[in-house]
Amino acid sequence: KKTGLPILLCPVNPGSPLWMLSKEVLIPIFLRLPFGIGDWAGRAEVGWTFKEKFSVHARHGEAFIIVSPGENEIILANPSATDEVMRRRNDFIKNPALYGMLDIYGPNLDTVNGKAWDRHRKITVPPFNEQNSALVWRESGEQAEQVLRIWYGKQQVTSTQPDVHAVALNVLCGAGFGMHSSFVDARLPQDDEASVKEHMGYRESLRMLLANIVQLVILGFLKRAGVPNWIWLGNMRRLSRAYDEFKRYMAEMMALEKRAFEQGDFSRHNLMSELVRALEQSKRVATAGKETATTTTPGFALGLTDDEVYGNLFIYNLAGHDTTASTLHFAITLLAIYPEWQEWIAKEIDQVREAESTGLHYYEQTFPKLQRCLALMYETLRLYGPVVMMPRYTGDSPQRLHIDEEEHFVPSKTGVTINFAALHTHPKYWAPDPLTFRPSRWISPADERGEDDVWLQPVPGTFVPWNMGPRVCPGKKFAQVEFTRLVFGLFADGTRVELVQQEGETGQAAKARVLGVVNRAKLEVTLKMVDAETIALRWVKPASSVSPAV
Ligand code: HEM
Repeated sequence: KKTGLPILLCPVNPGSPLWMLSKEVLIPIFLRLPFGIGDWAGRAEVGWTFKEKFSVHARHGEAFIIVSPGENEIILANPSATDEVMRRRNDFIKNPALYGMLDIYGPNLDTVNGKAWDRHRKITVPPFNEQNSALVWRESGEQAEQVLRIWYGKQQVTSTQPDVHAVALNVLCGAGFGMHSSFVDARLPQDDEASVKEHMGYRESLRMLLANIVQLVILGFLKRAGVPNWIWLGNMRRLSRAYDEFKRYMAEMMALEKRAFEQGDFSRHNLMSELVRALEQSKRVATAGKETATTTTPGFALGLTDDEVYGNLFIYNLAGHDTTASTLHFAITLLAIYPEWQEWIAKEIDQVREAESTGLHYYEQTFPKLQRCLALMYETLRLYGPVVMMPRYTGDSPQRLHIDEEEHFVPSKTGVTINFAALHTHPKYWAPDPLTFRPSRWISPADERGEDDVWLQPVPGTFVPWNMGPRVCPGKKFAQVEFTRLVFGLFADGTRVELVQQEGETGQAAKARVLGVVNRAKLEVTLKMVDAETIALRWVKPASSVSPAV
């Protein structure tokens, strides 16, 4: 009550294991109860904000508090309060109990707070610079060419989701870790059971880890506590193998980088090389003190411990490909539903290509010209961004928070969650059509006087897919360059993507069906379409075009 905010009651603790195990069955039952008495159930699972968008705030205001037998949680869809929470990173921290679950191989940039965060950020973020963006551009260009060849060769493509994930992982490995791989040879044949049994592979082990994140949290915890492998049965045994194999791959990549380092190749400035340097630094500290380096070792201000290196490699693997891949997957599907937006981006792509007589498209010159491709990304992120809510926590100290002109008391041990999905569809800021997918809203066309196109500047705090303030996503530019380069490659020279209709289905019915799949997306680490393989796409090109131009 002291917060002065409207109170919404929730009779269960959304974080309790019992509720987590039974919610799939129980939520639909509660939601069918009369007079809205079971409405609370719609807000009792992670990711609920995607479905509700601004609707709960329309009834209860831009800020309200959900009071449950677990910890209470303030839900915010107020732009200036969002800005304040994001800026005050030491007052509104990441809840160690929640984010600690992502310490699967060890603490990392995404999960730590305070001084440890400064250290992780200082080491892992510098490689994501303009030089790196040029590399992202080149890697993405190659991947676009290769995946398009495969898609063209098929009557219909039902594997868009795993394919774009493969593409994004390859771009990350190439530009982030210095490990170039082609889409084709790195692709694991999904039906080749024998090879899967014998050797899980980098991609398959990562896919398996991400698809079983809840079990993985428990497994990672027990493994780090020293529980032996023979104890696991069934799916947990396979997951345990994926856990070990993925760690082995990370170690191999580190070893390769270390060898290059020892052979005097100091020209490498990717994430992997920075992590190798950080590990060396911590070893030097340890040797000087004749002890194992730990975060409490005196002088340990620059390095990372072994666990922290693996923790960061894992989180960058996860955050660095799953997010961009999901965004691209939604964008391609939405373009297939709304071909008019394909024509819109294709006009820009054709113009940019025609203007360059050499046929070579370098990052520095071409990326800034692809405003419509970037607008496509922004609009996809606004409505279908991979992160739909952002939890913060007051920890041991109560805080004061301004919501517009009013100051509110926020007790200790209270969650403060920024509702991205609501902010991104707030009717006051996205009028007149907050729920409509309309990429052109991001660009006002040049006026008759020949002024340049004007990029929309949303009110601060109303468009935050990459977060804002000190903990803004370090991969923001990486993702933008990757997305635009892939789209630039995929929709060149008249290439288009179409929905494949089911037998007896009209074009309109196919659109409605696929839009249904898009809007039933769920949070599985990031926002993902469930049953994505039911969507069949066909890639077509004009008969005159010989091979895909990228
Ligand atoms: C469309 C693509 C992406 C979106 C929408 C996105 C979104 C976000 C968001 C919302 C956060 C804040 C998370 C939090 O505070 O809990 C974040 C953090 C982070 N992202 Fe991204 N991200 C994207 C791509 C990437 C890429 C490509 C990388 C790496 C190459 C990356 C690495 C990270 C890391 C390491 C953090 C933690 C930063 C910190 O806490 O200081 N992300 N991202």
